[in-house]
Amino acid sequence: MKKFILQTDNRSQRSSNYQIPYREQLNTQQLGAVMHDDGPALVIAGAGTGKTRTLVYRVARLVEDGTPPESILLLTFTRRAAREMLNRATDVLDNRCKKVRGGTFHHYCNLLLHRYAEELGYPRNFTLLDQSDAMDTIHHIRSTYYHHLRLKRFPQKQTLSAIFSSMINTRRSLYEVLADGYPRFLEHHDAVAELFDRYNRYKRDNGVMDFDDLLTQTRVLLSGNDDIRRKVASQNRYVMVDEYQDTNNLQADLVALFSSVHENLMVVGDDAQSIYAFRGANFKNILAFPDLYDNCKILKLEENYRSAEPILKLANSLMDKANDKFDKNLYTRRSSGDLPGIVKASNENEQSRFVAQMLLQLREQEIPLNDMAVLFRNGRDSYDLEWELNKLNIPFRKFGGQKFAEAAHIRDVLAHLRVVVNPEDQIAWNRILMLVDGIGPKTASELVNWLRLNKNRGLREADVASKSYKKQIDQLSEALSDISTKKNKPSEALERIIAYYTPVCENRYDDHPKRIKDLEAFAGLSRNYTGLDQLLQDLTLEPLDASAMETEASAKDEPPLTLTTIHSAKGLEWDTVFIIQCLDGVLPSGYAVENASALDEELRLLYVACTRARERLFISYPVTRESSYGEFFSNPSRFLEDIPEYILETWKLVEEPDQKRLGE
Ligand SMILES: Nc1ncnc2c1ncn2[C@@H]1O[C@H](COP(=O)(O)OP(=O)(O)OP(=O)(O)O)[C@@H](O)[C@H]1O
Repeated sequence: MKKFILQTDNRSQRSSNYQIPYREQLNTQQLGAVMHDDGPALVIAGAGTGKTRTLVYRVARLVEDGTPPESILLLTFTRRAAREMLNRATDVLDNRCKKVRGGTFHHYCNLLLHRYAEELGYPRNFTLLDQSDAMDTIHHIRSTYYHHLRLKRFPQKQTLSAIFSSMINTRRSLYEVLADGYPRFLEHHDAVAELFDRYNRYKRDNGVMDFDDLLTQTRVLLSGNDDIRRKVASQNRYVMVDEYQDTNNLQADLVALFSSVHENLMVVGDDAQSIYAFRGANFKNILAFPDLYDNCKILKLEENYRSAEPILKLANSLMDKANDKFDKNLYTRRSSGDLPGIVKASNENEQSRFVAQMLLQLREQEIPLNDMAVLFRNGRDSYDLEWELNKLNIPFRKFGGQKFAEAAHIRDVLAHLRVVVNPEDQIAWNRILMLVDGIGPKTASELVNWLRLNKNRGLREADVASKSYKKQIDQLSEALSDISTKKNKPSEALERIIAYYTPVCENRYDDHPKRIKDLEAFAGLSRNYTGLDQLLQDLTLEPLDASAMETEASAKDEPPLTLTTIHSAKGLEWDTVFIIQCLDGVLPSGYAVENASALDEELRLLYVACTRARERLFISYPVTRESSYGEFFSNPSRFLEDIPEYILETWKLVEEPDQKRLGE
């Protein structure tokens, strides 16, 4: 018999002496995913099974095997997640991992579009509209052209923006979106379609894009231009996508385009943790992934390292109730631990007192406040608790409320910077002109128009000599030209604008001292930036949390407790977790109860919340609630209804006898 020896391709030849002892640091399933070589793979990972760890080690392993780090693309749900993963990869291997490209879909698309925008007829320095700017623009078009429809209940700007976003992210027609989610507006179908066209034209004419454009325009760019697609995709030798359960159809298309040359695509996710349907995420993407790629390998991570067994048992029994899911069997080797508790309080304040007092008790047992968290469905669910915590002087940070960059004073200042970066940004011009004393919508719009027609002249040359606001316009144009001509650092540019804006702020807002403090903190944060455009893009793509910012500015106390919406708790873990307001109508939300798939999503939300806890979990609800109509009775979440006592233990709150007598 003759023998023919096949040579192994160098790249796939594994290094036999890795720096990192993968076998010791990973379990068999994790190791399988880390060592997966070429071709598409789906990693179905249960909560707390080390999917982050697996991605970190896979990055390191690819680099150890000689893959150039800059040819690896890691797409994550937040930019912070990418940064943390790459820092960890750097810690386990070395500095080469710093060169791996990581970020969100929006960041990566933004990067590509700034390189290729001209191919699509946009300027390279196009401005990115944040959510509020996009709504202001829609509002402007709505009131200019559709004012006559106001008496016929024409959709408002928030609704219009949600409708447009849903069309784009779920790739459905306007008719389908209206029929499915907004049937009462079907009668306005044609006007809404026309408004959508006008909005798109407006953005194009003004060289601006909103968040959804970043994704759609990238798809247009890559699917319409084969040379560019090939160039971009050949740079991506390995593509990895975290939290794949929260991608939408458009993102699924983009992933395919990004990896279309090498097809080394690994997506990681947990179908049971898909909680972003309201943003167009389609958890069926993850279920359908193996159908899209013939040779797709399916790998599962099922050993949970995070939670004590009783917590996991509760999480599994919640997931048993879901309709659509991959079969997974989450297990842990940690058999001890307290049963999770279900705490019934007579009203919201009793619930808050329970949480606050339990927190203090656990703190006495050496569990630091910052290793505990209170989770809830909506930002407003924690108001009563916040009051109680303040009373007891317990420091906390809250995530999931208003974002820093969405506050009016921050947006005012940002608008000034935006016109420096892109002098054609009419929305920003309009905002800053309206801040000038004596200028109303009509004059602002005339001046914006003048600026558009006289591109080479500038505000200083506008004919305002006889106007009461001339002095302020002079100050404004001086501030703007100082920044554009002196090419200051972003922090200096901000300080210059803050100096101009401070009297405006004092004039407009009663609480100006707090706002000015915010602005100073903002200038401090911007010191890490070297370019204004980068600062603006980052703030638009990943706005800071307002309250996180406040505590950062004033944190001298012990590291604080975390209050967070469940959505913002994604990927995080704490020793002790409290889930409050676990009521029917809140979790599941009242809007979801009529719809089976929306109800499943709410169930997944509760699952995500429970699986954040390592050692202790308390779920609480008040039996009565206050509303503007008075007190009413409420029921615990239906998801907890038939969970047996040996999985979820009932806790009863009893007042201390003395206290009771005092209250009588
Ligand atoms: N092989 C392992 N050995 C020891 N600890 C591990 C291992 N894998 C993961 N862990 C630990 O388990 C915990 C959960 O890991 P990780 O955060 O990576 O999970 P995850 O799957 O990303 O979680 P989730 O999706 O629920 O947010 C972490 O504290 C991590 O250090």
